[in-house]
Amino acid sequence: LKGPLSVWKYRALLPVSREPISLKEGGTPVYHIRRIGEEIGIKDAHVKHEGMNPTGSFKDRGMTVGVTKALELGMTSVACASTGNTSASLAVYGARAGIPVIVLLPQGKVALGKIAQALMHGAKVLSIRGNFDDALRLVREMCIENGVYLLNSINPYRLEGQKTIGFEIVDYFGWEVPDRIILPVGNAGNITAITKGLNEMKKLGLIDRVPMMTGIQAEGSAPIVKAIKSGSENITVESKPETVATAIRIGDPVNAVKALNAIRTTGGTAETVTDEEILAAQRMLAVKEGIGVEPASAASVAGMIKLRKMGVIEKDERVVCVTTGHLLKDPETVIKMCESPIEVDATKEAIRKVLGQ
Ligand SMILES: Cc1ncc(COP(=O)(O)O)c(/C=C/C(=O)C(=O)O)c1O
Repeated sequence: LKGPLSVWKYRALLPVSREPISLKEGGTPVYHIRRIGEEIGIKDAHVKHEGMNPTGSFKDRGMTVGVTKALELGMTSVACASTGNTSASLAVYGARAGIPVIVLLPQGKVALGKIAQALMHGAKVLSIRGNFDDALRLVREMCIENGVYLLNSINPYRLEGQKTIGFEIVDYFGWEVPDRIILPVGNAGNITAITKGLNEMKKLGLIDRVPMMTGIQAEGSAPIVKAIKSGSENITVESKPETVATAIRIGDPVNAVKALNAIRTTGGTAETVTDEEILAAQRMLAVKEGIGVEPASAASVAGMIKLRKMGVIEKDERVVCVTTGHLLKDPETVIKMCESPIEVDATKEAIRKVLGQ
């Protein structure tokens, strides 16, 4: 075997025939979050940490397949709109493939680490005077007019790569598949993709049921949750989505209909959490479990805590929270939220004084 297996371990279930553009993405760890579980009364709570991918988010799974497909189709350049992680991942996989990358970001609303990745890996980075939804509308028109391959999650090959999260969860838990999978929802590609992967595992007879798919959104940016709660077939677009979790600050999710279907057909649900609850969960994961995630990712754990309190999640449920991005993606939010380092003189006395020794 050429090194650790990646998403391409599942090659037989991926619609690509040429040699993959791969950075050994996938194969992310599942961590039992014992302390948090005890605190909220769920003994079988786990985190699948997608921040451990090559660019620090689950997007790498979609991009390894999407960029490989671009080459297979003879495309010569790729583009996306992004709240940050998609652009970071596309920049990396485009560089790996040796083709030019164009990314459109909503001005002033993208975490520092993600911009650093897109810039350093050589993408043409445009800062749009508007929000993500404006950027997505523009990049879709641009790709059609200029023959550039669009790699937002409207592109089905992105979802094909990301469905491997479902495959890995089945590989890890086997027949005793989790009762519930909780994840943050923005453009709603990931919840759609994971559900597809789990349905394929069921069709192959590897599991006899699909976990309840549970989507979490920020209170200020929750079109999917509102549609689930009102029972409607479609979402109402939010024109001014706002949340500290900038990765999921999306008012017009392109995969809305598929996501509503994924939640309803699996007996799942959708719930909102406040920015405060998101930041508290981010801190709790870091301090109590040693797991560092960016704010949007922590929404899944904040959602688990809230749904447990509401009695929606039973105490003996096996729950997996997908944490979608690494802490380092958004250092500014962390610095803002944490106390500053304590300044001391360079003497042992000064340090002893501060440490109260
Ligand atoms: C850390 C993190 N957590 C969750 C989501 C939501 O996933 P989807 O519901 O599949 O969109 C995103 C999405 C980011 C982008 O949409 C983008 O990068 O353009 C993310 O970066």
